Amino acid sequence: MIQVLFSSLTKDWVRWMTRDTAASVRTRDLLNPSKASSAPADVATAVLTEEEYELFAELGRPRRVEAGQLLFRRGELGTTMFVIARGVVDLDFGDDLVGKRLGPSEFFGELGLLIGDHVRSADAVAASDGLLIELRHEEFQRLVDRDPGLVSYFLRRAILRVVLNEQSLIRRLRRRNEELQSALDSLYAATHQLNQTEELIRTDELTSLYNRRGLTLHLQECRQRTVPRTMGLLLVDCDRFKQVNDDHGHLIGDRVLQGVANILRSIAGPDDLACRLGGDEFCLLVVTDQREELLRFAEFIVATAQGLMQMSHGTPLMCPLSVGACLVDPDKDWTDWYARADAALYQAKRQGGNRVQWHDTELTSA
Ligand SMILES: Nc1nc2c(ncn2[C@@H]2O[C@H](COP(=O)(O)OP(=O)(O)OP(=O)(O)O)[C@@H](O)[C@H]2O)c(=O)[nH]1
Repeated sequence: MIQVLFSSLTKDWVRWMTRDTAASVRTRDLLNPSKASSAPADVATAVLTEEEYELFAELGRPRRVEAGQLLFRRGELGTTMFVIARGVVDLDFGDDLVGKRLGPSEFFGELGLLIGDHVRSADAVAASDGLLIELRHEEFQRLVDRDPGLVSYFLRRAILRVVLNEQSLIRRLRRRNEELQSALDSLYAATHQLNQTEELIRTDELTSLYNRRGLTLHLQECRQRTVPRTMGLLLVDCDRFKQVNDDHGHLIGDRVLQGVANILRSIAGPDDLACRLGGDEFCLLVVTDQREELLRFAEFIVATAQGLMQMSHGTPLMCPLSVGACLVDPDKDWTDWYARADAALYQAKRQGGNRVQWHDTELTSA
């Protein structure tokens, strides 16, 4: 419809720009706007020129409004536009979009009139008592008949204003998009940092195995699983490790501890957990219900340590290891598991170390 109007009206455009408007009917005395302007209107604003105002006021329907009165709601279909003669009207576009306050000679709702059954994009509420000029299709048709040049100019501005509003909305959305993207990036970075921090809290600094806190958290997570898994525990302790420190210094001692960690890491499956409990004491929790499998793991640890010791020339790469081994009862807690493995480890040490001891019930009751 706008295009049809344009094609029929553009001829009148230039004529209108130079015409004499003295013949316009002066209903302005009745409606008395304070802002109507005879200067060429700024396309970005919704202010009518003086000539437009006079014609709209003559052909439109005056409508009194009271402060707080709702003129239309966002989402409603509208077919009329309004010009403010007196008072102010607030437009609320919802969400966090900036609202607008319009005053005398400003118009709103024009898309309802021009497109017909257009969905209102804002709530329009009278912010004060006032007087509006309402234009429906019939009145607008009369406007076109009366002064097509003026209507053409008005339409051109109305369309430009819609385009400008749309462009500014696109710019705002782009900005918002960028803000959201950067907020998302910060969130990713914070999450990454948090994960790293959590990882650090769980990790032993020297060996990068789990530390005691990591073990506790792991056990808590295991308990939250609906189906508890049968596990075996290997408690691993260096034999005469103090001697390594005393004879070769603390740094060499550190390297030996890292070597023990590497052995445990090399045999731990994805569901197993290798941990440095503290000092020269380690453990390996293995998901298994097979004593033989657990014993194979334990023997491998001891044998690998022996192999590394034989490869050492002068500076030790490793020291002998003792291992206490047991299957653990998923219904009991860490203290019980540790007590059983520790009893076995104690026996291994008593027998001279460098060996594996399986936990027998008598060991704990003894
Ligand atoms: N290099 C080094 N030494 C540590 C570290 N943590 C603890 N130690 C030392 O490890 C040694 C452990 O000594 P003990 O508990 O007597 O153990 P051990 O000498 O292996 O004696 P047994 O277990 O009875 O064979 C102590 O001398 C601690 O100072 C560490 O992070 N690095």
